[in-house]
Amino acid sequence: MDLQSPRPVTTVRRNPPRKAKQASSAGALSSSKPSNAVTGITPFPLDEILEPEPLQTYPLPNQKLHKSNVGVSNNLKVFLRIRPLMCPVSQCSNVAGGEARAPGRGRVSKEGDRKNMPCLVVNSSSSVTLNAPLSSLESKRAKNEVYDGFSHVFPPESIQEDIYDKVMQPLVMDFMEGHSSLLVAMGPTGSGKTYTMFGSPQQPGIVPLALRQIFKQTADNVNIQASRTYYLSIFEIHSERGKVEKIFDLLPESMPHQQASISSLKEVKISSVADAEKIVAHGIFKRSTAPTNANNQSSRSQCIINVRCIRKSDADDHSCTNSVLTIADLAGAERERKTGNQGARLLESNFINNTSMVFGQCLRSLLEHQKNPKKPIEKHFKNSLLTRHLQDYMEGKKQMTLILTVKAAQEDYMDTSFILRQASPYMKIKFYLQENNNIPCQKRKAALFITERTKRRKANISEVPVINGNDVVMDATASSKISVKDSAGEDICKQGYAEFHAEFQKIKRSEEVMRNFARALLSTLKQYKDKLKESENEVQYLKETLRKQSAHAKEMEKELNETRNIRLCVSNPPVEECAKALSFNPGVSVPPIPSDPDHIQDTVALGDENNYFLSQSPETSAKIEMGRETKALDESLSGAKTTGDSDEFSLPLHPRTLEQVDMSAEAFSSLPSEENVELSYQYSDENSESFQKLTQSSEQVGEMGQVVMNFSDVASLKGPRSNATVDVPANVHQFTGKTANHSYCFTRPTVPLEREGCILRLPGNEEISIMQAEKLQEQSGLKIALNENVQQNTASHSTEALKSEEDDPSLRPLNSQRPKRMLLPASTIHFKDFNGLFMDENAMEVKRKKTDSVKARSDGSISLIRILKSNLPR
Ligand SMILES: Nc1ncnc2c1ncn2[C@@H]1O[C@H](COP(=O)(O)OP(=O)(O)OP(=O)(O)O)[C@@H](O)[C@H]1O
Repeated sequence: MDLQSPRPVTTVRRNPPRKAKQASSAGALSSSKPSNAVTGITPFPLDEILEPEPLQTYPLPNQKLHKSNVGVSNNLKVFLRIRPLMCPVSQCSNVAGGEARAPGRGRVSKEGDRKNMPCLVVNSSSSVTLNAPLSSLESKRAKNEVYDGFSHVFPPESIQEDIYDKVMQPLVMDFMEGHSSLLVAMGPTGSGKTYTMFGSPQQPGIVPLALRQIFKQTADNVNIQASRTYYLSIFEIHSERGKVEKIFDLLPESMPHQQASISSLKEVKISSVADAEKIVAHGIFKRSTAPTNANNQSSRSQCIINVRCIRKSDADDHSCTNSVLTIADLAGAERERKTGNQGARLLESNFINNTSMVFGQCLRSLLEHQKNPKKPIEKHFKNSLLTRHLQDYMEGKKQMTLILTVKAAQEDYMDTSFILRQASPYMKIKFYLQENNNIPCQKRKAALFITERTKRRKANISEVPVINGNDVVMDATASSKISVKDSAGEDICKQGYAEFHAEFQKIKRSEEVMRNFARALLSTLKQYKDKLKESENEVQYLKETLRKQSAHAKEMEKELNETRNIRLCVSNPPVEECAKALSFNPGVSVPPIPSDPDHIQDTVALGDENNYFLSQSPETSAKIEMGRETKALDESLSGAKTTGDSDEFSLPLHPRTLEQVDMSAEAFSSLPSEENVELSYQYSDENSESFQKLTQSSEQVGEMGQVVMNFSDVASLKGPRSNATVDVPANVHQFTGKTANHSYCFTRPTVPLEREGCILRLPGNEEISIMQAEKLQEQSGLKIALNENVQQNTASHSTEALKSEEDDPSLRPLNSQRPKRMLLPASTIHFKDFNGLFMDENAMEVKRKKTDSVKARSDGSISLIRILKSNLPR
């Protein structure tokens, strides 16, 4: 295959650079708030609640904190160092920030050199591209991958000082400030972990360079020199033949062990760089190594170096702080095929890989826990001595840095890919740097101290720490009592104080969160309560309005029903009424009444043809009976007025008579019984010329013909309403009444009269139909008036009407319920004003001559004429 041919570009991006977040989680919450959120209520301040003022750290009396890191959450730093290739091609490989050199270029021409072709290309100081071998690409078993987000990528040309400056120096600074830190070198076997950590005499690695800086800083400052003591421990965790793993101390046996921090681990005090380097060199020498196919001097154990600094307080000789700088050189992951290990070496290989796996599991669990705090951190650290020793780091309590070492040759593609894939997610792990002065042995002492203090507290010893504002102040007397100095000069009391202080800060923060939450909840609830009140008031108002509306609607409905009843009565009058009316009213027909109920009250049209007799008698002075009280209407009627044509409207004119209207029913029933009723009614009368006030015109005789009626208020009575019965003249058409709170209107049903079939019985027992009378009147041009002796044959008409009603259902009233009004018998109509039939004979003669086609008179009409003639005044 042609090496020059371009590779297929299939690149997978891992850990792409993070983009700035547009909005915080709280912002996202608020933006996704429901659309039906109540207006006027502020969104719940989740961000404020969850992010109270940043956790404050309270420096110990003599402790200066590294302000740049303390209290700030830092991502786990992951550095990548690419070991140079041994072949000359490595000399030509790209450098940081430079262009990736196309594989196959340069002096590679032989098939044997292909394995040394670089598979890793540096894109930038934080990104690399891992190119899969051509065979894998072609078979689509692998893709080119871009790994991004490294704290720094060290190209093959990088020297030890570069690594130290970027990787180790910040940790050393933190260490000198009193913070514990861990640096772990990870990578496949032979990738240069040990070289990076320890280097060579010519190229010293991170450990010697760190020791030099520590002692240099100490030597430069007299105060530091006087107050600090350094201890060094170096040991390896090894598993012989893959069995139980053990800790082997790598300190020189000749040196006196100063302190046993944990069982089987010893420390030696170091006071100079030379001492320290000698111990480290001895440890490296003692470390178990073995040649493999991948590395001539392959490490077979995990090597750990601890440098501990004890710093005495400036103010108090008995107090001190601890910080530990830990450097771990892990044994490289090995693949059996590559190392060619067998037997014991293979078992060691399994142990090494297992430890690397547990280490990875711990970090993954930590990462998952940080992504989802509900997910607990798995206790993977218990599965190996290494992770158990580094438990605080595995749980994210202390600061840690990783340096990955890889080989960039094609043949190392699998190892490189494995370590990059494994370690690249670790970049997302966060560490929250806190004051850190407790190593495991101190913890135990602090625990002892706390137990002891609890016992003493139970014994009522006044040593309870006093919470003063944001700080914790120990009772001075109590402090002096419990200040116990251990053999190494550590002040256990101070350690306990630090422990307690850290706990106190935690509790304080959660308390602050809860307080914020309660405050926000209260405020939101108040807002909702106000809104609820407003809504309730609104509902109340609407209910009230609805109630009024429904009452009004009921009233309207009642009025409508009444109006309908009236209409029905008009269209289907009771037979008795017809009969009664016919007995005195021979020529009235009722015109249709407008369907609009409003109109019914105001206007009723009267047909042009309506001819009727008008009678007016003294009895038309109506009486209004209200309970026991009876009042003559005459007084009230005296105020009646005629308004001429201005308010004119037409009404069917009925003979004036007394009618009783039961006021307790109908329109008055809805009135409060005890309420005073001011009653007034309207009446109608004939044309203005003949109209007289009722009280004054009792002797007047109305004229026949079309009448334009006027109305006005004629009565106004006040009194309690109780079984009110009103006797009113028949021409009173409408009652209106009002009380303090109500007004009402009662319209009298009009009485339809029919002409057909009505027979008038004349004096001398002669009968004449209305039609005949009309015709006679029309032909003769005489005005006809009936006197009171005129009787009618109502029986026959009533029988006929009843029969017709039975036969024809349409004639029956639609509402079976009759209106509660009582008409007096027709006999009460006063015909005494009708003195007889007046016939103008001359006019009749003229008329007879003019109309040749006049029909022959019937016997009835002849006899009527005879009677009339006999009655003519002499
Ligand atoms: N950056 C480098 N420059 C020059 N030589 C290096 C570099 N890195 C590693 N080497 C050399 O590579 C060889 C293997 O390195 P080293 O022993 O440090 O690998 P390792 O990762 O520790 O392997 P193991 O895990 O098997 O112990 C050593 O001879 C070392 O000198």
